[in-house]
Amino acid sequence: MKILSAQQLAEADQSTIDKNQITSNDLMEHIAKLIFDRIHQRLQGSPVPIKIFCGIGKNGGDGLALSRHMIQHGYHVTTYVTNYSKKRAPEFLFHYDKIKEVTKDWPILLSSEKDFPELHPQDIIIDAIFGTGINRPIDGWMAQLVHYLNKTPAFKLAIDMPSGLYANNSQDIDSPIIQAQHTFSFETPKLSFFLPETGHYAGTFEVVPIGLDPEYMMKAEPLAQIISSDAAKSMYKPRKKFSHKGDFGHVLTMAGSKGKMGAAVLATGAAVNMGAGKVTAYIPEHANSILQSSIPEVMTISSKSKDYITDFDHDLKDITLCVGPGLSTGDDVKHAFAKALSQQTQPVVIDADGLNILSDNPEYWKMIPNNSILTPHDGELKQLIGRWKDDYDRIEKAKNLSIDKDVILVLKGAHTIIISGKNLYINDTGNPGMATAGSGDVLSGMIAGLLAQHYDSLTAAVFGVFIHGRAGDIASQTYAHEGLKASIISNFVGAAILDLFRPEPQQQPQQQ
Ligand SMILES: NC(=O)C1=CN([C@@H]2O[C@H](COP(=O)(O)OP(=O)(O)OC[C@H]3O[C@@H](n4cnc5c(N)ncnc54)[C@H](O)[C@@H]3O)[C@@H](O)[C@H]2O)[C@@H](O)CC1
Ligand SMILES: [K+]
Repeated sequence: MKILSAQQLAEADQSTIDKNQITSNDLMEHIAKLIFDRIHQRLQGSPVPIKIFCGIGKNGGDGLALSRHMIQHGYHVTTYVTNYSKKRAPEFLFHYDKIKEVTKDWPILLSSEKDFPELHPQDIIIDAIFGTGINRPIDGWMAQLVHYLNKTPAFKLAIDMPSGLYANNSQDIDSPIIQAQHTFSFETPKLSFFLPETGHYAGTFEVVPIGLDPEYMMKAEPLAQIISSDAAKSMYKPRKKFSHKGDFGHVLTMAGSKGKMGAAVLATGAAVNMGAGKVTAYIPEHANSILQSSIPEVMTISSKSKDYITDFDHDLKDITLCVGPGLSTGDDVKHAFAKALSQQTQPVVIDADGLNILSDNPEYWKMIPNNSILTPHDGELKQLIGRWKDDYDRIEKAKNLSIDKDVILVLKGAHTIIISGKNLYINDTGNPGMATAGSGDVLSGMIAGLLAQHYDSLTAAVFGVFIHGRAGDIASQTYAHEGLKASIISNFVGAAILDLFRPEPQQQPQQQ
């Protein structure tokens, strides 16, 4: 699914209006009905007090049209208008006027703090103050209103966006922003919903398809794409009946050091679980029995040194290298790392200490084959690209690195972002239980397993990240977030692949 900018969404609105020969008011009416249906389906006519706060732009128009539908269906609605300027949008005025068709109670105008209504924990607050039109921080008494609404424990539902949040631009995150529990986002989610500094403001969010011009949507160059289950399914390569292990490649994991042999076990095991035909672990000598007894499917070769990988003298032809988990960063290790890389001509996966070595020795960059995949967490990323100002700056800097070095970056996080040049892919699988030691080692082994099976680099990164998250989601249904650990995520890779082909659950019929 594409993520578009606020400006593109406004263009898509206009294109929809033009092509369908409807008015902006008609489109708003259509959207309000869609939103009403979703709320009505949940509330089923409950007499709960509903307080709708409307701005004076089009987001406010959405709020007013929704308010009218709710009043018409007997809900206990009070409508407030934030009367902070005379510049009211025509759509706002149209729907403001229409409210009188269903009630004698004119919306209550708020013009200062003394007008703020009393709120109760059992209220439902609907935020239709600002949407994608926000272009500066909310200030004055409107800022006090946002703080006032945020203070109440009442459930807050945002229309299109939580007011104050920018859809896709840098902003001062100390400025007032509604903290919603749930957001109905029109047509696509917004980029800010997926970023660590701002994502929480939207709460859980639900994309409401509002029927925007399909031609515009198809042609629009997205800011980013969410990896959907359908997209992941289309990436999967089914196996042919007469295939043999040679068809599925050979991964060499170069990983582990004293006290961190587990990282080697996890990355290596994940390459096996992801389906690589053969997997060899290149490890410190002392890790040999650990690897052999933990994963019988794996072959091992050991470094001359007992506790560290300090040398490299192997032929890497037709082998996919996954280097870094638990490797450590000493001088000898670093030379072994460089020697392995210097032999490689096909894409490699570099993680953890491999990335640390690379940041400390930028001269190694020239040895990295094009389309290699780097999987940094934020600490490792900071060493690679320097400090960032905010989430958008982080993405820009990472894009520049990806373009400059011709590599794919996997920025790990709650929503892992895969960056390939200027293209962004955002993952929507996974859960906080996966924030656990070794989870990243598993991911790098999985991606190497896919590369070995001839997935191209971008697909290996995108599909690997999706399956990793889905494996964690399925496993968490048995182990809870707390009980999830890296080896369990790895063991659920097969379940995550099967899940791609599970029939979609039947939609519940909509209540009228
Ligand atoms: N026909 C259309 O164009 C449609 C618009 N839609 C709605 O329209 C919204 C966007 O509407 P608008 O562009 O009118 O913008 P908003 O309703 O988000 O904001 C209203 C206006 O407030 C002003 N403003 C921005 N920041 C401010 C601040 N900090 N303090 C005070 N004033 C500020 C701006 O001039 C802005 O145009 C979407 O989020 C969506 O809810 C949807 O109904 C879809 C159809
Ligand atoms: K809003």
